[in-house]
Amino acid sequence: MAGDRSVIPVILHYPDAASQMSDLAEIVAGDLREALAARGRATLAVPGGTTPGPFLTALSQADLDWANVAVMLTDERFVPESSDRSNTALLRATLLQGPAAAATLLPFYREAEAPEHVLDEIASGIAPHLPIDSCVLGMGADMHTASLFPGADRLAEGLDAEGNATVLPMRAPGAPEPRLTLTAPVLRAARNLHLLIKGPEKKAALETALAGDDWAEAPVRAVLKAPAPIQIHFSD
Ligand SMILES: O=C(O)[C@H](O)[C@@H](O)[C@H](O)[C@H](O)COP(=O)(O)O
Repeated sequence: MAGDRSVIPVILHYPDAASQMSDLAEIVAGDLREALAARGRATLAVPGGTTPGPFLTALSQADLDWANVAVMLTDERFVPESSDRSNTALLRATLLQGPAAAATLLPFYREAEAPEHVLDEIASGIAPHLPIDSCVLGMGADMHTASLFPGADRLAEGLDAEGNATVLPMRAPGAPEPRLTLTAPVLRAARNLHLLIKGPEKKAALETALAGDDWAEAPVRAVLKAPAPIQIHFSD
């Protein structure tokens, strides 16, 4: 996909992971305050995985009207909360603590045989809270973001800029279990977009992603040139 080359991402390089995580928490809290001031409510989307824990913990302490904030994941592994791979469990242990415990968590998992069986329920829970006011994304070294993986079975649908789906099931060679993911149009419509990455492998992946236009090869490209320019938060 080409056509939006003029949009320039903002790259913020932090001296260490501690300042990266705490500064991002302040920036995201600012996004949410702005939304609360403008509309009385705010929607936050955050990633799971191994990187965002300290950011989520820092954000949980922000002084804001959490009772009017809806929180969702950008994507979830299709596993129950008892699994150590559950992103929902990560959110409960990090973000949904202290002041932020007053926020409303929008479910991204329901017990069922397959994600297809609970898709409509999850999508209707999310719909009233779109667009997202502040969306933080992670990225894999394979240049996936959310669960938009290169080679995933429904990637074309997930990347379809004109598509109506907000959430889709996704199965991919790089993902050990089925996933549910927000789609590219939902991510791209976020009022504020952030990408949180650490380390040389992801730096190299980001450089590759920034150098090309094919979304299917590097799905993170769908958000690198979104209408609201993404902020990329990087530390070594
Ligand atoms: O559930 C997940 O795995 C994600 O939300 C995913 O998109 C993640 O952000 C990247 O895979 C980076 O993961 P790490 O932070 O573990 O490297």
